[in-house]
Amino acid sequence: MIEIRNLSKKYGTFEALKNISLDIEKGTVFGFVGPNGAGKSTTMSILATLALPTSGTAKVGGYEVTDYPKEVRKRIGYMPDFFGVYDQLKATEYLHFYGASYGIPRPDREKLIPQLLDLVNLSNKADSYVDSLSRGMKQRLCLARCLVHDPDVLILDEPASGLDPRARIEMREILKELKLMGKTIIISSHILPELAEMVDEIGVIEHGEMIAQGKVADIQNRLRVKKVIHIRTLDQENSLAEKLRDEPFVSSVLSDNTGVHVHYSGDDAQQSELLRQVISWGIPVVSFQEAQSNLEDVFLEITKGGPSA
Ligand SMILES: Nc1ncnc2c1ncn2[C@@H]1O[C@H](COP(=O)(O)OP(=O)(O)OP(=O)(O)O)[C@@H](O)[C@H]1O
Repeated sequence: MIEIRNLSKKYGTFEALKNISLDIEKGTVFGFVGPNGAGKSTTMSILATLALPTSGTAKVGGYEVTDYPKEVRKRIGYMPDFFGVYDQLKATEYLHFYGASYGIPRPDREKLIPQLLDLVNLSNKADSYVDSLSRGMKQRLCLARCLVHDPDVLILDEPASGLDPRARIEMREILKELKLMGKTIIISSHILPELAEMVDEIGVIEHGEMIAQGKVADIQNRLRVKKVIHIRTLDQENSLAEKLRDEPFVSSVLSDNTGVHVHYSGDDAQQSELLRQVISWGIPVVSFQEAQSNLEDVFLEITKGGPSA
């Protein structure tokens, strides 16, 4: 659905994007992550046909963004990181305005707008003025605005920025629904855990370069980001910790009153072998569990740190 090849963008002599390539399949939720100034917004605005690349190509649904901008616009809903809302309008009027801009006839809009407001949990604000809405509500209204023409692709630039935890959860739930509807979603953030639960794949960009791309688990494996395995036993933590230190792929072992924490770089097959080994030592295992994968660890491992120039 999205195909980017050797895309570069210069602002004067400054290279904001350096030869990036990227493929996103239909129905994928793709998390675009990188520190401030890495080039996420630049990439997204090129995809949204609002900025021109210096070289390279970007296609949405098979249409090249510079050659067929109108075709691309029909297929995308774009939510920029800074958006203006028209303060003098009520939520419903705001959506009518955008719906009319896309040429949707009024009778169709009358049916569509209540459905959109329902989707973004704003039905009770239909007649409220836009400027009376909270930041989270405005963000959700903007998302509804992106959906008026039922686009296949959603390009969302930091949709959860500045939201409190509850508002973020609401945004996340809406995105899950959109994924179920078959939308292809590209969503940026510099806060990785924010994306953890909703993305299928990530691309990590730093200083205008794509430095890692793929399924979160694959990237973790490829970069050999160590897992932490937590093991509880019937009071044999100390002897277990002692034995584990000599096992392959174990880099460190900590033991405390909650159990044994093993920093481990083996793959799944090797991990299952480790469990078999522990049981063969006659240690009564109560639980053997991988600590939840942490996108933050991946991010710190692959970016060198610090904001881009
Ligand atoms: N119109 C412009 N003129 C000159 N430089 C620009 C322009 N727009 C962006 N840049 C520069 O290009 C680089 C990439 O910016 P971009 O906004 O794409 O980053 P980003 O990853 O979206 O960052 P953030 O998370 O802070 O939004 C930055 O160094 C920025 O200062």
